[in-house]
Formats: sequence, C-alpha cells, structure tokens
Amino acid sequence: MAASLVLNRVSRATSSITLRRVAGFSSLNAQIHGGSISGTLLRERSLATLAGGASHFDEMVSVNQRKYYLLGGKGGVGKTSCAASLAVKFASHGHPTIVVSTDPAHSLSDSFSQDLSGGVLKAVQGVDSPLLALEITPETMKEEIKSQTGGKSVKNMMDSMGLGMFAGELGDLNLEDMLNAASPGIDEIAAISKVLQFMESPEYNRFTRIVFDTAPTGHTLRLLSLPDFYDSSISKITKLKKKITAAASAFKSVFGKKEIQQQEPPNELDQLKERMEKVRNVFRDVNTTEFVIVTIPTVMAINESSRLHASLKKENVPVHRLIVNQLLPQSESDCKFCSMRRKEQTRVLGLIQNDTELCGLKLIQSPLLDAEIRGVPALKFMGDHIWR
Ligand SMILES: Nc1ncnc2c1ncn2[C@@H]1O[C@H](COP(=O)(O)OP(=O)(O)OP(=O)(O)O)[C@@H](O)[C@H]1O
Repeated sequence: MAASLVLNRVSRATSSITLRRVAGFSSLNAQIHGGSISGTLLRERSLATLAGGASHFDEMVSVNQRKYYLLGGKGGVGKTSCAASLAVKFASHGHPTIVVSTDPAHSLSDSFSQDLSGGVLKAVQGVDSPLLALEITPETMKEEIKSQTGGKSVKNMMDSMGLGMFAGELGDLNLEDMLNAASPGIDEIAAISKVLQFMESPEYNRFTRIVFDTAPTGHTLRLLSLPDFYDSSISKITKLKKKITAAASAFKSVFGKKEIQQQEPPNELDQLKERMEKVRNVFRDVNTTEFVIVTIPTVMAINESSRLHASLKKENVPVHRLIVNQLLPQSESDCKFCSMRRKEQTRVLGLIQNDTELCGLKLIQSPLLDAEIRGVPALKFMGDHIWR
C-alpha cells in the first residue's frame, strides 16, 4: 500500500530532520546541516513474527499519579534512546515529565541534540507538554549540599552532632571523602538526593512522570541498594552513639559524677534515615515504579540482562518489561551477512524465551533504524515503534 506519513520538522534554523514512515517499512533519514544521511528502507513486517512486541503503553500512560520509570541495561544497548523516547512520548500524551540521566557518561544532550548539560533542569525544546531534562553531576550536587548545610563540611556536621570522632574512622561511612573525591558511590548519592528533591519540593509536584536513563548495570545496582546501605549505616551510628552515651554515663556514675541523661539520637540522623527510607520505598513500590530492562539480541547482552533481573528481584525492584533493541528487520534482498545476523538473532530470542529470569517479562521489540537517533523528531519516531 502506498500510504505514507512524512514528518518533516525543522528543529533548528541550521538543521532539519526528515522522518519517513511507509506502510510495512520504516526509515529514519537525517539531513543535518545540509548533509544527507540516507539509509536503506528497512522492513518491519518480520518483527511481527517474533514473540511479544507491544509495550502496552496505554497502561503506562493512563494513571495521573506520579510514576517513576528507570531504564537500564548493558552499556551501549540503547538505554538513553529508549529513555529519551519514553519521556518524549509521555510529554506528547500530556504528562509533564522529567528525564534524568544518572549515568556519569551522560548522553541526553547528544540524544536530544540540545545542550542539556550543567547539572540543572533544562527545558527540552520541540515537545508540547513540559519536558525537563537533567544530567546529574556530582559537582553540582556538592555545591547544593554545601549551600544547604550553610557551607559546613560533613565532618563539621557530624562534629556538631557529637559524632565527629567517627567521621574519619568508619571506612565506608566516610561521607566527607565521598563528597570531596570522585569515589564510587558519588554519582548514586547525587541521584538519590535529586529523587528526594523531586519527591519533596512542591515545585516538582506537577511532574507526573520521571524517567531515569541509568548508568550501565553495576552503577545502577549500587544506586538501588544505596538507600539500604545508608539506612543500616545510620542505624549503626545511632546504636553506637547510644552505647557510648550509656558507657560514659555508667563511667561517670562509678566516679560519683552526676549521671548523664540517656540522649535520644540526634534529630538530623532520624530525618536522614526517614528520607533514605522514602527513596528505598519508592524504588520498590509496584504502584509507582518500574525498571525497564533494555537489551540487544546478543548472548552477552541477554546474559547480563538475566543477571540484572535476578539482582533487581533480590532488591524487590518491580520489573515488567524487557526491550530488545536494534532488531535487524527482514529484507527481501538479504545479503549473506544480514541473513547470518538474523539467524543469530532468532537463536538469541529463543534464549530469552527459555531464560527463567526473562521469560516472564513483556517483550518489547525495537527495530534497528537506518540512522542514528538524535533530536526530538527522531526520538518521537523511535518512540512510536517501542511505546505502543
Ligand atoms: N534502534 C536503534 N536503531 C538505530 N540506532 C540506535 C538504536 N538504538 C540506539 N541506537 C544508537 O546506538 C547508539 C547508542 O545508543 P544509546 O546512547 O541510547 O545507548 P546507551 O545504552 O544509553 O549507551 P551508554 O551505555 O553508552 O550510555 C546511539 O548512537 C543511538 O543513536
């Protein structure tokens, strides 16, 4: 059939992107700065023969209450493209949306083809509903923490809580080092502090969808387990402080001095513990949060996705959907290389169906498009394939 839909958007004065969708085929042709990247028309029909396909986007978009979507997986599989296309799709359906990158190697700016850097929320141009984007940087977070604590260092803060003596000695709990050096964990702390802001500040109330473009697997698992780590660490500090106060009290009473009142744990720690609990609960709440695993049809990526799902299950993080991105569509004039790749792809899709971790997830197919996905029109185009 000759039905065709041609979207032609000028995203900037100097660049234009032409997207072309023809029944049975899809093609993303980019023309940037007068140059032309023209790809072969790719056939979608074969994708329909693979198991699964639709993301059931209607379920994802229907509820007005705030929802968090975290997209994660192995490096380079298309996490940013999928997260950015989901954010654009939510915004196009009237949800004020924030898309946040927690990956230290940010690529949101590249994906949207707009400058979204600087560690602050920036409006994405070219979408109807408000869509804000943020590339989290530990530097900006450090500045924010300093201004919130009146410029006091963490050590000073702990000093003022009567815990200064432990600040430098508790190894993993050395918060000051974490803030002052680019140590592992700092990006995750920055992400958690942002989640807290989104949850607590009235200025973000109206945003009903928060989409996270997460870092490759290891980082992300640390992010999800960090609130637990802090929760138990704070409990340890509180217990330690109680013990020391009790011991000091006993010591002083033996020597006839006035007994020290058993002090309640400092209020700041209680508050911190409460806030960590909030973040931990939101990551695990099936009514508010979903982690979408993104993968590609290779054995290595599928194995990592399987391990990721096992870890997320252990952390009680809700997972329902698995995107298999960059699926090579069928072509009538299949070259040897393409037909070999396609055979391999079919084999790998079989592995997903037999994988005990992955077989229960909704499988979403996302075709390999014939141009790089950059800019809002391209993300809309990709989103129409995935989020349907
Ligand atoms: N379905 C697709 N068709 C064509 N190109 C794609 C597709 N998905 C992703 N790409 C391209 O692959 C590259 C990597 O994608 P992306 O940055 O989204 O991956 P990522 O998983 O976020 O990577 P990283 O782990 O490095 O952050 C980009 O150039 C993107 O345009």
